[in-house]
Amino acid sequence: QTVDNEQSHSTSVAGMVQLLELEAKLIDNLNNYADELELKLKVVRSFTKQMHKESSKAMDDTVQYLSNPLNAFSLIRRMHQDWIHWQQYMEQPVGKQQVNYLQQMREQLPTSTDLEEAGAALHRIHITYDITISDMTQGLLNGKKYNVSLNALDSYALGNYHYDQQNFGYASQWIYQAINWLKGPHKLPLPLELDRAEVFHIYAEALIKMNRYKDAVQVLHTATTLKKDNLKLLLRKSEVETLIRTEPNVVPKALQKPPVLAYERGCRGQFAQNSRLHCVYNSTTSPFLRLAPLKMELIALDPYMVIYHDVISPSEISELQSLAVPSLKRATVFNQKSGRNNVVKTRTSKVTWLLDTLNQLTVRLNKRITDMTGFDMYGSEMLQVMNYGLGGHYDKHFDYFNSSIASDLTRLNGDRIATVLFYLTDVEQGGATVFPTIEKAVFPQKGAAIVWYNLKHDGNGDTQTLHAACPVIVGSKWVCNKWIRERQQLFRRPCLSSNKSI
Ligand SMILES: O=C(O)CCC(=O)C(=O)O
Ligand SMILES: [Fe+2]
Repeated sequence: QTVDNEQSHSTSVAGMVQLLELEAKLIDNLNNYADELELKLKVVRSFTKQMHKESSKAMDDTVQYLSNPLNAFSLIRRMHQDWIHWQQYMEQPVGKQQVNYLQQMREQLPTSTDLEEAGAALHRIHITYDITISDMTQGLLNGKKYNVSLNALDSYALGNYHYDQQNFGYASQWIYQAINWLKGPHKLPLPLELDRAEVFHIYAEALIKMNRYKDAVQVLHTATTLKKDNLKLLLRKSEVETLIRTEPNVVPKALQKPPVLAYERGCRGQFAQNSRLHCVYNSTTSPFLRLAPLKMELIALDPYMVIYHDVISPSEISELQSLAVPSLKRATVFNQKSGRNNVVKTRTSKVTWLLDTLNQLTVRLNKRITDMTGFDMYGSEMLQVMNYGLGGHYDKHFDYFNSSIASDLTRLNGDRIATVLFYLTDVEQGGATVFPTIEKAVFPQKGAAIVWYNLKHDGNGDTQTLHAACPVIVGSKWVCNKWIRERQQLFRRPCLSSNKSI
């Protein structure tokens, strides 16, 4: 459970920029530490070099050296005074300041919750797009090769994440990747080194959970050669050998692959393509459009859904982003049971709300939404600007509430009759908005917006509007949406039947 003061680092790319900046400072700090070490090293080396010379001169003929009163005096003095100073110098801590700085910055570093969320996000990408773990490790994402790869520490952390989640199949695959990396040419810096026997041990434990006893014995055998005479490992090995004898018919658990969901097919771009036959210039939704028609593409009639192309300009987009960045917060979802907004795993992004009257831009955008939809914005929700992060997504949901427990706003202004979703960015890979029931998927195109009706003519929620934001694979996805409320539209879209009262 994410608590309020958690920063949820991974849930927005814009938010993670701060982490990179902090990392740059930490690298500088460690470099300063190295400078301090170097300084001390220089002081010591120059002295030992000089003394080496003196001492070898003396050793050539010790008696002659000591016969000189100056040498004799100097030796006595040095031996009495100098070595104590050297001891004191050696005892002085190096880089105290840098150590303190690092200590101070620790509270700004990602927490174990952040790491868990990041692990869950990578897993979401793996499952939704069916990318193999080995491809992921090598930076091959959805058929595209990136110049990035995961090292043993990354893979091992993911293995441990899945182990904690009791997903032993995935745990074993990730730890296998870590072991593979360790066999290769790269090395980890000394303080980060992994205890190899321990890595093999956890790998074996994951295999045991998968009933792969024979494989586990081999892995444990390797572990015992790495840590000789380790009782724990030897004991575990003999326990598994006993298991093989006592349970000879145990079948290894297969890695189960659940059936592919409609939602996943949509995310992968496997729904039938929308035919481009339905592109028109809309000049009728509002009087304004007669002067400035918008490029409109029909996606579906039931529920009614259209895309407008080039409906928000690049400069408007960058202004929206600048307005949003300072106040982005982890997005929440309204809980119909408790009547409260909660942080949930099913919606990972950061969001901010912009008052309709904030500035000229927000006023203009709200007018434009009226032009696009014919709806009156009075009583609707504020513009919402969102940025997704690592594997950022919004699981299947309806935008309408349709529930007995309603927020004050819903009681006053009615349900969400329509949604307008502006795409402020392209997304390099992933991040589509999918409607699995009607098998429609819309991939983000910078400057476009989709509009759909959430409610049927009788005012009840249309279950066909079920939709989701697919996990982003590569990119920083920005959207801006407007949830339009029902009450003010009384004369613009009258209810056809009166079985729902608002
Ligand atoms: O970001 C998307 O593609 C969809 C967002 C969405 O469904 C929502 O915010 O309600
Ligand atoms: Fe939605």
